[in-house]
Amino acid sequence: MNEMSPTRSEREAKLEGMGCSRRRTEDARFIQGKGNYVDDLKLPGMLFGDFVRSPYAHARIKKIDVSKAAALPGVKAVLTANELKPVKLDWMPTLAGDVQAVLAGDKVLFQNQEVAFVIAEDRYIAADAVELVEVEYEDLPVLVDPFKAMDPKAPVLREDIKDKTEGAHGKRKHWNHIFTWEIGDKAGTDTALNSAEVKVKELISYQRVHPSPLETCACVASMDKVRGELTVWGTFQAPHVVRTVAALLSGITEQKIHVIAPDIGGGFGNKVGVYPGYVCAIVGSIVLGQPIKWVEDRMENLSATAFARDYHMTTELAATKDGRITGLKVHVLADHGAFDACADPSKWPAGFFNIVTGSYDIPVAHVAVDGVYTNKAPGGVAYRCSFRVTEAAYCIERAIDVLAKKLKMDPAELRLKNLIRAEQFPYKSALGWEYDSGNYHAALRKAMETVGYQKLREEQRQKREAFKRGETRELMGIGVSFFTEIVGAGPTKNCDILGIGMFDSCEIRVHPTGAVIARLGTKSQGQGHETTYGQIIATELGIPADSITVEEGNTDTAPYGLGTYGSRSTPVSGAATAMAARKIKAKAQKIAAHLLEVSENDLEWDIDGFRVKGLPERTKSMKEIAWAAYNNVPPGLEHGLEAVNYYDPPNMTYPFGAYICVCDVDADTGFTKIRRFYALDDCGTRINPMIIEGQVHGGLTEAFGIAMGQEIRYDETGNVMTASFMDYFMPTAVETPVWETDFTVTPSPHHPIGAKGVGESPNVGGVPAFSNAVNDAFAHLDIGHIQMPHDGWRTWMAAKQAGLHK
Ligand code: PCD
Ligand SMILES: [Cu+]
Repeated sequence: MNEMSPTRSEREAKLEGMGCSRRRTEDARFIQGKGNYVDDLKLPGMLFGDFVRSPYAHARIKKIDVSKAAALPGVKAVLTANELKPVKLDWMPTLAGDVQAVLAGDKVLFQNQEVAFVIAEDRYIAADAVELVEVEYEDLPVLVDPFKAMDPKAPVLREDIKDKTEGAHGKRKHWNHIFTWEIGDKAGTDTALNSAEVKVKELISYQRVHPSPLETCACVASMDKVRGELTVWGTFQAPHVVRTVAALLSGITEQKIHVIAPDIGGGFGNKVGVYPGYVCAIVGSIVLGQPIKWVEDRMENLSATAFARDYHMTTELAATKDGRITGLKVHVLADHGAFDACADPSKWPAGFFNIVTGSYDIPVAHVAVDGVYTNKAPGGVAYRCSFRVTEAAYCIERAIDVLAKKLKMDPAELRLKNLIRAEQFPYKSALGWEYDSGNYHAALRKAMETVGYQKLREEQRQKREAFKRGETRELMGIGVSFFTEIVGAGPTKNCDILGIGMFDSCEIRVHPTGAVIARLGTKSQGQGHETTYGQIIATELGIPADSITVEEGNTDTAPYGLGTYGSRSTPVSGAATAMAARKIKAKAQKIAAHLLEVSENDLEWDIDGFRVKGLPERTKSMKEIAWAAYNNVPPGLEHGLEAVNYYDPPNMTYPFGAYICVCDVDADTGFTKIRRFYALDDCGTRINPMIIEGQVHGGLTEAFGIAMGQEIRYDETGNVMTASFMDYFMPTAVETPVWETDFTVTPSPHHPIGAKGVGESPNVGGVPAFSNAVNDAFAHLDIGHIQMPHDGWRTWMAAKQAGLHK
């Protein structure tokens, strides 16, 4: 080698592969305002759709008069359920096996439900026309409290299914009951509870919240009547699924439907489902033969498209006197709103809630979930938490603290005592999951050491003394949370959406010059996929990430995939990417052997090409091999260098983390100041440390929002009280604490590159850390569990209940 040739580490650095904090390639357009979002799309002759929505939460529709609206100049059509009926689109199937009214026909079931769709030349005319539609309602008794849903006298909400005793997930017990989902050993758990030395029982509620991404939901539907083809641009986290649903509903053959998800301004689960706006825009375009745009406003987004949580978890833990947990029992009352439109894999009506044994070695457990209808918006999405995982983590992490208080044990100590030990992995949980890998004790100990846990406890003790002496009005709280996430849905043997297995895909083409285009079935909404998938390919193929273009979201070009949510992109498509790259590499090895005139087995991989074993100067770089793939392949081998992989993961991945939050509560105002927040995450092999840090910052900020103030609240007549950012807490840079991040690395043994997901972890682990901190501030006082969100008012009430106000 001459002295000018790059060293091995220079060659490696040039790739910007896995482990590199490579700058996000997509940001070049985002920070210049050159992103291309749905609302940027302008087509010739494009019309605008807008909804007439119900002011009532529960009412019979007596009459709809659209004549004045239709007569307004510029209005092209007004759709009601009557117009949708002949094409059988007044109702649509939901992801959860229920049906949902596209436009309300006989009655409305939640405030702001879609009643009519006005199509006009511009959005101002459409908005004016909405005001001119006259709807006569007769109000009905409203059901808001899920605990009253199954009362014998509760109003019948879903008249369309009131006599059905079977739902999509088994027997129904009541006209407002959706399903019961049960798992675990009931008798064994009851025995553990009955014979326990110590028991705790608490109703732990996780309030209804909303993902509220910066960009609301939107679409443009364009029917080309001549070619018989439909194109739909939309804010879709799962574009292929949208195309399949559109084909099934419209009868247009699937290849004639083009679904395109352009840049998306945040999804957070809100953009997984199918909404009436999409259906109405598509129908309108088919009828009028013109493109139709529909864009939600903020109030519509907060009050009508998918909410998250609304889980009410009655939780019991059994333990020995010295703090060994011997059993866990949870009953969940799940408020699903007016239609069961939960976004979960088909066979999992309560998502992966059975991860509720958390990070602990609990010998026996039982979970039962009852889903009920209420007069609230439908939905139930994984707002940054896989499927019901954040609810499960909140449930067990709060319960552990409740138990610690009863045992008078330190909550971190109690966790260390019960965490699954490193040598127990792969670990089979009492509720059926096989955790792939973990080193929990190392993570929690590192967290405790880094924050100086013992010192903080000592400071807290002193501060409590000082409070008693009247020297301070602040209560200090320390919140510990240790979470295990379950992400990467999922093995097709038990995970599907509408019958389509939850594999995912990647197609890679290496061009003659060694440049690459890769296409995937997932869809970034801000996560940085264009950057990170390129890094996986760079390392696998020895091609600089800068020569790799990553494309997602166009169903015409991307291989079929189930989309991005549940932190599944890395566990599933990330694996598909590595596997597709390895197919290419195997072919490249044959070509290299041909070029070097040696046997394939005489070659070994070296950063960016193959070299002959024992003769390191005889090499062929991937760039040279790529060129040869198009003009000099060994006899019998096809030309070209490309591969596709559809990856069916053998198991989920189980990222985990240890979070510690320190707060100071002002007893007189109820205001809680987050003094410190430390987050240690383990997501296995790290692809891009900077992006991971960004993901953790974002997820913690959302967790902060949820724990400290967010709630979609209804009054007793079903009015949404929090349908704008005036009322729904949206943390800005002003309120958001400073985050300290850290990590350990425990690779997933079954994933080709050992990576686990991370995007959701900070929300899953963050919420209980905040909530435990606020509760911990009052732990020395005799008040029970304080419900979220911990806004000033609730916290002030807690202080009052504790007798701290004079
Ligand atoms: N180990 C590892 C892992 C991971 N990573 C990175 O990180 C990220 C993420 O990832 P993941 O975890 O796999 O995830 P994904 O699938 O991609 O995504 C999803 C998520 O993501 C998160 N994040 C975010 N970000 C943003 N910006 N935006 C948004 O929207 C969002 N969302 C959220 C959510 S909610 Mo769901 O939907 O609820 O279910 S789910 C979710 C990407 O980029 C990747 O590559 C790395 O690096 N490494
Ligand atoms: Cu969830």
